[in-house]
Amino acid sequence: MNSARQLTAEGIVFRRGRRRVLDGATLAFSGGEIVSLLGSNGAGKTTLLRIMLGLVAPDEGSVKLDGVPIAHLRRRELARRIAYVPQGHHAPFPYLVREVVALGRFPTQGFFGRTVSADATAVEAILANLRIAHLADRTYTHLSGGERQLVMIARALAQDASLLVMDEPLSGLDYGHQIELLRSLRDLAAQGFGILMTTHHPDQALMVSTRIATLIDGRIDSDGAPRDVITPETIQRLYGVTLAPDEIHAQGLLASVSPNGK
Ligand SMILES: Nc1ncnc2c1ncn2[C@@H]1O[C@H](COP(=O)(O)OP(=O)(O)OP(=O)(O)O)[C@@H](O)[C@H]1O
Repeated sequence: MNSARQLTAEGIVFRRGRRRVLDGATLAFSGGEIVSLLGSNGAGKTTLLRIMLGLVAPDEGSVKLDGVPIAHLRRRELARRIAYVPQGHHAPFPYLVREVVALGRFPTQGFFGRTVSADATAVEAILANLRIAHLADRTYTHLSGGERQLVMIARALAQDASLLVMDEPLSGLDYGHQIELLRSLRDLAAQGFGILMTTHHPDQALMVSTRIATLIDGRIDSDGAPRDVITPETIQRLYGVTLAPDEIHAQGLLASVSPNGK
């Protein structure tokens, strides 16, 4: 694993026409952390992730990797340090799963490349780490959406990057696979990986995150300990819905409600 420790976005402004999609957003994450970014549809979560990955240039603000502006880093250098799991990936060719994951090894190869067997060993280890070794010889395009999601995470890990940026990694997964993936993310954070992910599920963010940030009106509205951030008030601010007490309970959010019954 490469040793990048912290990715920081500061004062990010991103305009589209006359609209400020992002209006001074500041967000950071480090190795060992799982930071969940919550926001309503169209709030600008994907845009902020893509800016933090250097895929889109902000109109204002800066993104730094361990204090170095990412604009100063080569794309390959960046790919060795930060891996991206985008939303819904469609492979154009029917590669085997082990081949798709091996594609992630590309940024780690030196001028003469590394041996094929070293890469094969690394791929096997990553598949085992994510408990999907049984998919290795399946055709990627024949997998379910959830299985593909896990393969995309494996490909990101194959980059050897220590910071992982994931856009709605839980979407399309059934409940069992969601829980398994959340556990895998926790294992990865315990191994020192830093994870920034977007999600539309405050309950899942609460289950796995070390920190939760909310994006409202182009800014980070709150950023802190999960149980401090996920409150009925935050849900109201984020999504414009007021949860009834039994709904709060059903969502597993009860622990975040203060004793005075707020
Ligand atoms: N390249 C672009 N051109 C025009 N508008 C854009 C562009 N990129 C993003 N936007 C707009 O910026 C806003 C934020 O989009 P973004 O995909 O970042 O939101 P999101 O929070 O990830 O949404 P969702 O939860 O629905 O995936 C949207 O209104 C979108 O239409």
